[in-house]
Amino acid sequence: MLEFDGLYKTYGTNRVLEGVSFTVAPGSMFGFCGSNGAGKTTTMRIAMGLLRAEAGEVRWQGRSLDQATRRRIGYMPEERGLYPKMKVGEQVAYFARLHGLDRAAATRAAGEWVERLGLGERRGDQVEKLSLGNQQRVQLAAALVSRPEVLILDEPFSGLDPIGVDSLAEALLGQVREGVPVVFSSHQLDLVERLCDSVGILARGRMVATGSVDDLRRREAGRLLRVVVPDAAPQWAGGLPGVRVVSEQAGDTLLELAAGTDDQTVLAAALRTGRVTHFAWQQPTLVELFREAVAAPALQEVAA
Ligand SMILES: Nc1ncnc2c1ncn2[C@@H]1O[C@H](COP(=O)(O)OP(=O)(O)OP(=O)(O)O)[C@@H](O)[C@H]1O
Repeated sequence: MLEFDGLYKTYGTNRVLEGVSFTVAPGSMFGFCGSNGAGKTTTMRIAMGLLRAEAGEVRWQGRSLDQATRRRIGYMPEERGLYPKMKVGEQVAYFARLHGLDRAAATRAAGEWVERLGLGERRGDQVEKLSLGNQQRVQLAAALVSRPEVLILDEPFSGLDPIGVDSLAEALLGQVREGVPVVFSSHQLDLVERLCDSVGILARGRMVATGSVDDLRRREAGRLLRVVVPDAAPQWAGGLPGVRVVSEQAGDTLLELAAGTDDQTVLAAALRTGRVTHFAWQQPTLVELFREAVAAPALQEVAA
């Protein structure tokens, strides 16, 4: 297990992390979400020993991370750390050597990852000549080339075109299949929803929601009801007790029901206003869950 356990971090008077805890199982992908400035980069930097937490620790296989263990972690920093004048192949091989591979193994592994990430034709080009998205791929190759035991990636998908997203996703899923725990931060919640076994949402210095997307959905299940009554009178649901109108457009209404509100009462009211063509619970998207979790003051923990 990769365990982030009770991390606290303050910058001056700004309390950024107030007991951040989550775990990532081997062979699983964890999507680390949170608003701008929530503290995701800070958390990852603490894991990599680039920042010191005031309290808490990060463990891999039960042991607190030290510099030797960190050499076995593939890390993609937010600020990207490439040498602009180096050639792509050399750059990736350089990172492999930093992680302890000998020259021949480093060259071989670099060639393989450059190819797998679609950079084969750019192998001999200087890094600075590459587009931002391609530099991102080089950075990822640098994180993967030493066959890391753990991957910690800070916004690896930002700036990639759809082909780049697919090749990165495929590479990460390949790592997961080999048993590597992968943590990545992202604002692209559709990707997180598609790729991750579990997600964590960071807000107000804590993880306000953790679990699989399905777990999080189940928490919210039975709350959002979509009712379509094409000829409905405007605001037909407005006065119903325990019902909040989330949106209403041309007879297509999204309602949030308070706990204990009977959906059949809502159905009866809908039938009174016209012919009901759709009446179903709505599955919240990760974006909706995110909005809810970031807005809600209460701590919402779901077992992973
Ligand atoms: N070196 C620093 N000195 C002072 N404050 C900092 C420093 N680094 C980060 N912060 C503050 O810590 C908070 C968390 O920043 P962090 O970069 O960890 O957030 P993030 O979740 O990664 O954000 P984003 O999604 O925008 O990348 C922010 O309020 C930021 O301004």
